[in-house]
Order: sequence, then structure tokens, then C-alpha cells
Amino acid sequence: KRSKFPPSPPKLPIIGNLHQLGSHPHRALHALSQKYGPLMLLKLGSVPAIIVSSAELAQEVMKTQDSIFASRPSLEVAKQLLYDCRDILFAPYGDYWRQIRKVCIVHLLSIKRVQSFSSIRDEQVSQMIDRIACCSSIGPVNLSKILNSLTNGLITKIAFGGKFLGEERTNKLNQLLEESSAFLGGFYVRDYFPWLGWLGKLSGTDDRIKRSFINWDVFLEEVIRDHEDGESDEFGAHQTQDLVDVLLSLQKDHAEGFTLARDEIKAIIKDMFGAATDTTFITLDWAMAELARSPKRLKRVQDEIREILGNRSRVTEDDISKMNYLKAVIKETLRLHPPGPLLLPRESLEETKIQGYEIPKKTRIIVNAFSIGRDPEFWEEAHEFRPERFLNNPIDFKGNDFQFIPFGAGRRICPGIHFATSTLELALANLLYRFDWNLPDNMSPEDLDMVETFGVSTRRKSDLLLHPIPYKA
Ligand code: HEM
Repeated sequence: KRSKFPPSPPKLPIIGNLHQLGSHPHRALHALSQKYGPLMLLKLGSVPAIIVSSAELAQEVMKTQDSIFASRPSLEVAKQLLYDCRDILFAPYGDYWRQIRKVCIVHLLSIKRVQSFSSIRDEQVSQMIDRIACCSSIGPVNLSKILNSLTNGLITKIAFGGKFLGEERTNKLNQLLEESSAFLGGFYVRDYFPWLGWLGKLSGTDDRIKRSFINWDVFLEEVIRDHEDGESDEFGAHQTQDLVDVLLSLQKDHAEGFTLARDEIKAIIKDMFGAATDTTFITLDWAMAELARSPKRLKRVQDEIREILGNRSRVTEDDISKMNYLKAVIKETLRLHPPGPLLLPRESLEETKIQGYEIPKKTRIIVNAFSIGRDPEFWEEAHEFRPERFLNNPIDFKGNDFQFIPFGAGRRICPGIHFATSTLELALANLLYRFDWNLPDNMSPEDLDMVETFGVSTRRKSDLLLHPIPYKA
């Protein structure tokens, strides 16, 4: 007799299915879905969670029933670090989320605003290229480190403006970013076992989170004061407002019919860092690793870029529209290595049914985009890196093709797609145009370590070391 709830793998008392998530939850859940099907009910501690692992069911959750699944669970670390979830990523569905999502889409991440940052992207990418050129004669460079500092530097300048960047503040910011990304990506006992909340106190985790929150708050307060005092001024030569400027002027003008509180400005700025840095860095890192393993494809994408560039010295954003293979490389990287393989969790706002199974109110919904991106029903040789599959193929990541959803879909789809692709395309095109890339001595493509680090992102475990050879047009 069919159960009224979706199929479940066997559970243990108290911890439920938590022990089955292993060191790479997206991979473990993919393996479980092969056995129990694309709709599973798991118990994560005391939390019921539905795991969705097919394009058809992702469409059901993020399109047909999107309004029911548009909220986020209330996670302890997000509450503590993000001003009680007054940010966009973790705000529960409702009027406040609607207001700040609009601020984000209309004022912070619109196509026009993203274009206004093009000179900053150019400047930061050029600095990265110069940095690589400087050490190219020495041997392999740690490309992962270089890419990480590109994405951090870029969002810092876009968010805080030109004058912000003293060495001391930059170091402080990098430390804060590292800390909060570890907390937000980590396992927090109270989220799964509310009655074990005291463990957070006992282990010192609560104190560490509190300290991180205070350090961030003091830091952001300083930056905002600088802006209010006119210290941030010019993005200088760039002639454009930074994100703190935009938020402060929205606050002053009561734009969109409401007033942003100071804490809300801080929460939104923290989101911009949290959402834009790791995701973009992880994608660039994998794209370069996959190309380094596939010399034929590396040459193909370089030939495309070099033919379009002629003998000009650097790729600009205007050149990119013609680079179809480059765009296919980025899509294929996001298919195989979506930086957030389980997207961000959703939560059901009311009781509903999926395929006739009952889904109670407040059930957590986890969509396994990693698993869906490797579904052989949609993807031939699904585990292979083959950017060609995206040539002359209308499938895109904008939330309409549910077999390819690295940015999510529906009401909560990532509003930073244009921001992200502008950075990914410009950085990758310049890296590939300006250098040929070799693996370190004696390493063959099969030896390149493609293992992911522990946790909920697809960050590479080992840093990517490659030897850049400057290219003369
Ligand atoms: C390769 C880069 C990126 C990837 C793969 C990515 C992916 C995602 C995903 C999967 C979600 C959750 C979607 C859902 O629940 O359906 C999301 C949400 C979000 N992303 Fe991105 N993202 C990227 C870059 C960015 C950038 C550059 C920004 C901003 C500068 C950004 C801002 C946001 C925000 C604010 C949300 C929360 C939306 C909401 O809950 O309403 N993301 N992103």
C-alpha cells in the first residue's frame, strides 16, 4: 500500500537520516535518490525535509507551486549573523522580503547598475592579469588564490567604493568573510535538534558567532559613517555610486515607499558579499580546472577569443557577445559544478501535495541541482565536460529550463545572474586570451585533483596550480 508521504531511506532514532549525508551532502543525496526516487522524505534530526532530484519535480516546486515553497527555513546562524534575517537570502517570504527584493532588482543588481560597474571590472581584471604576468616566468601560479582575491576585491570596490581599500581594512574584511562563510556553510546543532541548543553555548560556537557578528557590525558601521561623512567620495575616476551610496540615498528618499533601517542596509550589504564572492570564485576555479584537463577544448575557446580580438591587448565587455564557445564553457561548468549544489533551502508555507504525496506545512525543501544537472535523461555523457552541448542550444540558466538550475528558479531565483555572468565572462576571457596554460611539470590531465572540499558548496579541495605562458598577439 502506497504511503501518504514520499519514500524515505531507513532512519536511526533521534538523528533520523543525518548520518547518511556524509562529507558531500549533494553527492550522498544523489546516491540515495538513485535508490528511493526523485522525491524523498528525510528526517534531518527533528526536521522533515523533502529532497527533489528531477527536473519535473523541480518545476513542480519552483514554478507550479512556487508561491507555496517560496519561504526559507529560519536558520539560527542566519538569524544571528544577518540581523534576524533582515537580508534577502534568508528573509522569510512576505512583505519585507518583497520590498528588499525589489530594492535589489531595481537599484542594486539591475542591468543598468551592473553596466555602471564595468570600468571597475576592467580595472580589477587588468590588475589580476598584471599580477599573473609578473610571476609567469617563475613557474606555476596558485590560480585559486588569485581568483579568490579577484572576486573579493571586485565586490569590495563595488560595494564600498574606491577610498575604502586600505590594507588593514582589506585584511580585516577578508578575515570576516572567511569566518562568516564557514558559519553559514557549517552544521549548527540547534537547527536540527532545537532541544540541544545548550550545546552551542557549551562548545563556544554561540560565542564565536556573536563575536563575528559584532566585528562585522563595527566594521560596517565604520564604512557607512565614512560614506555619510563624504569620505567614500568618488569611486573617483569611475564616476559611479557604490552600493552603500545607493542604499543610503534610497534610505534618505524613502524610495519604494518605505524606509530602510540601518541594520537592514548592513544585512543587505553582507548578502552581496556572501552571495557574490564564493559562487563566482568557485565557478572560475572549476572552469579553469576543466579546461586544463581538456587541452582540445582549451585551444578551441582560446582560438575563438583570439580570432575575435585580432591583435588588441585585452578583452572588453563589448567583445564578449560574439564568444559563443566561452559562454558554453561557463554554462557547462555551472552544470557540472553548481557552486551551491543544493541551492538554498526553501520551506513550505502551507500544507500541500506533490504527486499525490502529502507535504505538511513548514517542511524543508532541498532541490538537488547537482543531481538534476547530471540526469542522463537530459544530458548525454552527463559526467563529461562537453561545452559543445550548449552550442546552438537554447537551454539557459535563467530559471525556465528545469534540467539546468544553478541559479535556482521562480520567485527566489538568484537576482545576481547578470552581475555574476559579467564577471565570469570578462575574467575568463582575459585569462584565456592573455596566457596559454600548462599543468605543472610532469602532471598529466588525469592527475589533476578534481575532488570537492567537505561541505555544502562545490569548492575545490586543492588549490589549482597552473603555469601561465604569456601570449603575444
Ligand atoms: C555563479 C554565481 C552565482 C550562483 C551560482 C548563484 C546561485 C544562487 C542560488 C542557487 C540562489 C537561491 C535561488 C533559489 O532559492 O531558487 C541564489 C540566491 C541569491 N543570490 Fe545568487 N548566485 C550567484 C551569484 C550571485 C551574485 C553575484 C549576487 C549579487 C551580487 C547574488 C545574489 C543573490 C541573492 C541576493 C539571492 C537571494 C534571492 C532571494 O532569496 O530572493 N548571487 N543565488
